Amino acid sequence: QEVAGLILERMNRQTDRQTDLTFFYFFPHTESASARECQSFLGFAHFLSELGSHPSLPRLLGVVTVQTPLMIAVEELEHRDLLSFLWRCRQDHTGQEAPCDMTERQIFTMGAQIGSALEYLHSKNYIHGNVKARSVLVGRDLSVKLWGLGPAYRRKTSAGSIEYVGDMEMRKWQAPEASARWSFGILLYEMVTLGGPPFPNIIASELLQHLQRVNTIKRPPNCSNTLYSIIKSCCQWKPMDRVSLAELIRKLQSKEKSTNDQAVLRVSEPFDMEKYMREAGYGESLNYTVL
Ligand SMILES: Nc1ncnc2c1ncn2[C@@H]1O[C@H](COP(=O)(O)OP(=O)(O)OP(=O)(O)O)[C@@H](O)[C@H]1O
Repeated sequence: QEVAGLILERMNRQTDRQTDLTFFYFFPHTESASARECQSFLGFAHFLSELGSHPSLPRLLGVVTVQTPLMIAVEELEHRDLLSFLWRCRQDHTGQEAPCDMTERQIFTMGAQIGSALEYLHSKNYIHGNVKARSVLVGRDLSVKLWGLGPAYRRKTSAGSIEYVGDMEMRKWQAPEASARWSFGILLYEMVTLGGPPFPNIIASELLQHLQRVNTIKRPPNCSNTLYSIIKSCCQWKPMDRVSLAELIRKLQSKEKSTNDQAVLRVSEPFDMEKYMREAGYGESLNYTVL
């Protein structure tokens, strides 16, 4: 904490910028970290620095490479990841006040911001490959930024391989072939269901067969025709039938302007973490903590 404070002070002096909200990634996390892991941490830091800046990507503030613990400092987004934010937006969240009343218009706004971050990454020849609510961070003003860049970095270092398609954790977010537009549809689905798991009644290993039969994702009860048709345009079975990213951003921006809904999205079912993990198809090894 102390070292981080000093680094922050120095960074602010060097960059002539006052940053009070900073999120630090430290390395090593354990005593037994290997040289290879260290290289990978530094490689990731380098990858972030090469990405350049975009309004919908968290700002890289600095990297400490000369002494351990190594550190990557990025701008902190107050509401943290979108998935736990959505859960907190549910009315039945006991005790604390919900951080926001989510409306469909908010989904269009957030969706357009994430779309533009993805478009920026594509313009730099990076494939994100990890689009989901957990990879999105929410700021104080409810603007969102795309994070979860680990797979994009690993893809880059493994020469464009699509090794993550088979990853158990991501099965319900990924199309049979890796496709940002598909996962984008699932991200919109997560937003409208306030963090519900995609395909809740289908087990991950049977998803492919299910999609071959029904071809698309089921409409959530509180989803409007407009939003559902956008979700479906992303989640078409055949990749060539899916909306292009540019068209998707255009649609989201236009709906954002034309929607004046004030209707707050509600989900009647109380949130149950165990049920979520099971229905989302996460392996038991994953330990997801909501702060
Ligand atoms: N810049 C940030 N500002 C605020 N919160 C952050 C920031 N970066 C990460 N977090 C929070 O810390 C958590 C862990 O971050 P991390 O980047 O390690 O993701 P992760 O859970 O390991 O991602 P994944 O497992 O999907 O790759 C996030 O889920 C998010 O809530």
